[in-house]
Amino acid sequence: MIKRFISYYKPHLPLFCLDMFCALIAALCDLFFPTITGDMIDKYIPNRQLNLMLIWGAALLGIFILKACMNYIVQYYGHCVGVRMQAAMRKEIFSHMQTLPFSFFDTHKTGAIMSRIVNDLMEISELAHHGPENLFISAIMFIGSFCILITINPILTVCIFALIPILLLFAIKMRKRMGRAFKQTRVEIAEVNADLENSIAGIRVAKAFTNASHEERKFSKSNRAFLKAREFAYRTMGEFHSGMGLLTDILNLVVLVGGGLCCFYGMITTGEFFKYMLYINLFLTPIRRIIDFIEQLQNGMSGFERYCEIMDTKSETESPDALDAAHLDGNITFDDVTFTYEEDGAAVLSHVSLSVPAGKTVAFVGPSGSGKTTLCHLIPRFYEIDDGAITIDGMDIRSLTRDSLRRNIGIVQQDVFLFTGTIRDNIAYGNLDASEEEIIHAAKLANIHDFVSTLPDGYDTFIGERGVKLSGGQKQRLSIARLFLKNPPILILDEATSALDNATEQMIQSALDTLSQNKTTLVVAHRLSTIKNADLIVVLTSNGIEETGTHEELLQNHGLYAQLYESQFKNLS
Ligand SMILES: Nc1ncnc2c1ncn2[C@@H]1O[C@H](COP(=O)(O)OP(=O)(O)OP(=O)(O)O)[C@@H](O)[C@H]1O
Repeated sequence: MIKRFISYYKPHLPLFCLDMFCALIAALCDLFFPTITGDMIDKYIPNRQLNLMLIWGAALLGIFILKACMNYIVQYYGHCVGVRMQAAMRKEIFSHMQTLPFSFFDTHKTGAIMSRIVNDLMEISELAHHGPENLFISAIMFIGSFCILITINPILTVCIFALIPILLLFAIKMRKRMGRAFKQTRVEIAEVNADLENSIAGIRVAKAFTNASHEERKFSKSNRAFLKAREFAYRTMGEFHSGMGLLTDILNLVVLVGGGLCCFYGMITTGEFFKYMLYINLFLTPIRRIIDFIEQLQNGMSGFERYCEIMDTKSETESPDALDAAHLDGNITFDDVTFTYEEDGAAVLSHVSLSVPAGKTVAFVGPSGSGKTTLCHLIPRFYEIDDGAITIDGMDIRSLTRDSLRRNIGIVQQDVFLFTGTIRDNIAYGNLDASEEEIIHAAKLANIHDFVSTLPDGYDTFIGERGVKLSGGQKQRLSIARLFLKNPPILILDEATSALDNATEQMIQSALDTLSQNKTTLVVAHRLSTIKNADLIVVLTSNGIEETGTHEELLQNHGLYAQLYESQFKNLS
């Protein structure tokens, strides 16, 4: 894991080296002050050497200014390395997410994913910057002060260093405990974010059901769990800090008493005693820095582990010799297709065989949950089939690149997703290079242009988050307009008109009729009146395809379709 983490420094190596170099100089600057102080007490003051006092004073001022400059570079460029690594990782994880299969998003909560991308990467950035710097400066100060301390009084220095393993043992033991505690806080904050995202996205439903207090209870559960995890993590941190504090204080005490005794018996001068005390503090600084480093390491590494979990999730793989299908005619065949959503789960589609000729309209009807939507989602390879084959124009869809396959397919769903932005942005999503005229033409074909013209800001109207400022029918027509721009040869209309009133339905139906001209169209419908003119109607049940035929043929069959049609007709009359 550490090796993998280090590899992210590579592109920022020059800046990182500058940061480390400046940190080294800043650390070395600190080593002068105790020596000069000792010399002042032992030599310059007793010998009344005013000149040397002033010279060394001026030299110290120079050293302090140099240290300030070095610290500025460390603070500024060091943090730059951290945030640049963070930005690169964020870009990488975002790009990787675009390649993850639908099943990943079916099983992971949006808020939890966002938590990984935002919170975890922030901690990683802190570790990336402060971690190596703390470790490096500590090493320099540790070695530097040790070398000086040993020249002042070797016996006392060896005694003090003998206490270091106790400090290290304590730190390592506590580190593991803190690591587990901080990892748990990451898991819990991801839950808080997931609950937040869910509640905010569903705020209208919550209000409609007057379930605000239920939402609060739900949220406070994850909030409490996070609080508990955080409190436990702080407890381990408190134990660690106070334990380390006590041990370093004891170390100070040993130096004070031991050094005082050495001074008392004339083994060292008063100036050397002062110098020794100051160097011991310099020597304790790296220990404090290492404590900070351990904390950053816990936070950063638990974040990095979670980052790697997503990065290691397998992307949608493409066969190396996959073809780029520039334009498909749209002859679709299902050949003995079996599909299951989850491993060891029940098959949603079992041994389904079906042929859809290019340019024809095929409608799928049947009971809820029989797999109509699933069947349509297999064509653009949103999910991979377990058995059998789906071909388009005689080519197995697995032999085509997903991008080229999906470029040839357009989907209109009942539950339209629009992006936060303007009407123009959302229509242009169908073809990012479309001109203004093409956008307006698509809007006219989708029967939405007249409505847009009545708006004060026209195509620049901001439609709110997910198009919240538009009606269901307007959203639907916008989604159709973007398909006019995309103009794919294969269309999937998944209950596109089922939730609309008659007038809107007619407006959308006429737009869809125009859109589906000369295209292979697969329609999933509950209202059978909308699919009477389909070239083929497929009745799907949980047992597979129950019957196929035209509207008239199926009515004459007196099978499931006829029953469904009669029941809907009775309900209407
Ligand atoms: N992403 C998913 N993960 C797991 N199971 C799923 C998923 N999507 C659908 N299912 C299951 O697959 C079955 C078929 O669902 P599908 O949406 O294809 O049915 P449908 O015929 O389109 O239903 P409806 O007419 O109600 O829209 C259902 O039992 C459903 O619970």
